[in-house]
Amino acid sequence: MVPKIGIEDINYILAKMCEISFWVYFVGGYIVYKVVYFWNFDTLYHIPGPWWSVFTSLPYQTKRLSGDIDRYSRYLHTKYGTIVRIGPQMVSICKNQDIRLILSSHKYPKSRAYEKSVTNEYDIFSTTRPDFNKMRRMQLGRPLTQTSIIDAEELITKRGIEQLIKKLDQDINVGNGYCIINLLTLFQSLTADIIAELTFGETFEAVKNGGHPVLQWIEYTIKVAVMGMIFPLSNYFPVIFKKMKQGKQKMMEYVFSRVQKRRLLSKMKQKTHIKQDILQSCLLAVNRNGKKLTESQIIAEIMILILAGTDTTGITMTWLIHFYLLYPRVFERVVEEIKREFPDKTKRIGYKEALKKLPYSVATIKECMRIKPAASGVLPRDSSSDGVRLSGGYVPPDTVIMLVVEGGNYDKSVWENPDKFMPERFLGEKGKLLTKKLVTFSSGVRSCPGKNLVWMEILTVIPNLVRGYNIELLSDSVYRPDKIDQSRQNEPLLYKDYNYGTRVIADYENVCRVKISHRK
Ligand code: HEM
Repeated sequence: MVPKIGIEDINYILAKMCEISFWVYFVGGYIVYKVVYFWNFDTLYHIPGPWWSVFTSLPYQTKRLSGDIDRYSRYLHTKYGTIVRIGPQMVSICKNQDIRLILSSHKYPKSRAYEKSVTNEYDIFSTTRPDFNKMRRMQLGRPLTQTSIIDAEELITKRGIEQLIKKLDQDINVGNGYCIINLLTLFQSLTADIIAELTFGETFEAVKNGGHPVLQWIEYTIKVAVMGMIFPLSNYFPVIFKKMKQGKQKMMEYVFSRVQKRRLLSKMKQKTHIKQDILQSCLLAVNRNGKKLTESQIIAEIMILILAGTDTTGITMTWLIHFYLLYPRVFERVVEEIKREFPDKTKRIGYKEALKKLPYSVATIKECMRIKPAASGVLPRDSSSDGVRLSGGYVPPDTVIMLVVEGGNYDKSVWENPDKFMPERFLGEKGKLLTKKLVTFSSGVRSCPGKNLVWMEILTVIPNLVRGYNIELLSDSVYRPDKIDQSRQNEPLLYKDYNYGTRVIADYENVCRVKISHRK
């Protein structure tokens, strides 16, 4: 029997056909529009890139969301050259010289995606406005200058290496001669304790207690900020990245409570108990309009300093020890240099002496920062209303330029055999340290103001740690000197990592564990 077709069925079929034709016309029309636009008006038509980049940057942004942007950028630049189109108004660049040119002046500001990316305020890091940034760098930069950091060495040592030694000695005693520790947790605890001391004059006691919830809040806050930059819609829907947003909320509440506590102390006129720390600098700072910073501006700035100052340095120290354990000859040379220059174990090695007497060790730190820059991924900038002429070609006005940090540190025109871990590249004649063109801390006008603190922390921790303790791989360690990575020219296989603003080490709970005992 032939089924009967009623008027409703005909209406339904007609409606469906209309709907399909609408989409066919819509998509077809869009493609025709794009093709016509591409041939006639597209300012980036001359820049090579994947086909989809004419229409969208979605595949690129998806790679950023997945944390895989370093590997993906490397693939794109190997395939298409030093400037690659990655979206209708977006390019990626990887040449050291080009990256430093863009970073050198306020002419090429941070792209709009940065704005209010961490809290709902403009702050030193997320502002795109040069005048505001200069003002904040003046107000907050003072406690981070070389002189201030050298003045704070005693405090940094007390909260840093001294706590670390206490903790290791205790654990080694309990463990009958050795202990197993997680390097990343230990170093992040240490940097968190130091930044808390410099910021509020307090400590999280994270080293002593083997961690603190703040470490998780920091990780979540950085991740959710980066996700919001890549995928701004996520900021309007509380359910998206809910767990991370909760971590950020806790972080903000914590900072708020510290600011309140300090205000209370000031009101109670207990001025003698108030330290001249970073929080105090924020409370005393005055904006251009002559007014003090609002509560939310202060919270925003303190949040930035804690976020920027904890993960990055902890991650760098973890990678450094990872390199030492994978390159035993380098490690032997480091230990030999430290023991030779500082034989008296009862005297703590200080920052200035370490910098002066340990050129090889310093070179290993620089090489670690080159290969694995802790604030990783890409730095988005605007090409300005004039556009910019780069060594690889011209980038037209109003284009977002993604600067690949790793690209700048691996550029073959600056670094010979970039995949190889070769600390010697930072040593000149008679072992003198060379200044080279690292972009690990960015460079130019928006470069990292925390650099002095980073070097103070690393140079007071690593030489003392390495002189006093044996650090060994566990017998079941996944990463070993003889486990080779063919994609790195047969160099040892390194930790797998992801980029979410900072370089997150995959499976760090397991892979960062090492055995520590006293060095005889
Ligand atoms: C190894 C450790 C560190 C690395 C590799 C690092 C790297 C960087 C990089 C690449 C930038 C530029 C980011 C961008 O343009 O998007 C930056 C900015 C910044 N860093 Fe660091 N950083 C480190 C540690 C610190 C520390 C310890 C602090 C402070 C306590 C700090 C405070 C800042 C601030 C406030 C900015 C924003 C500056 C501005 O935009 O004017 N950083 N850092």
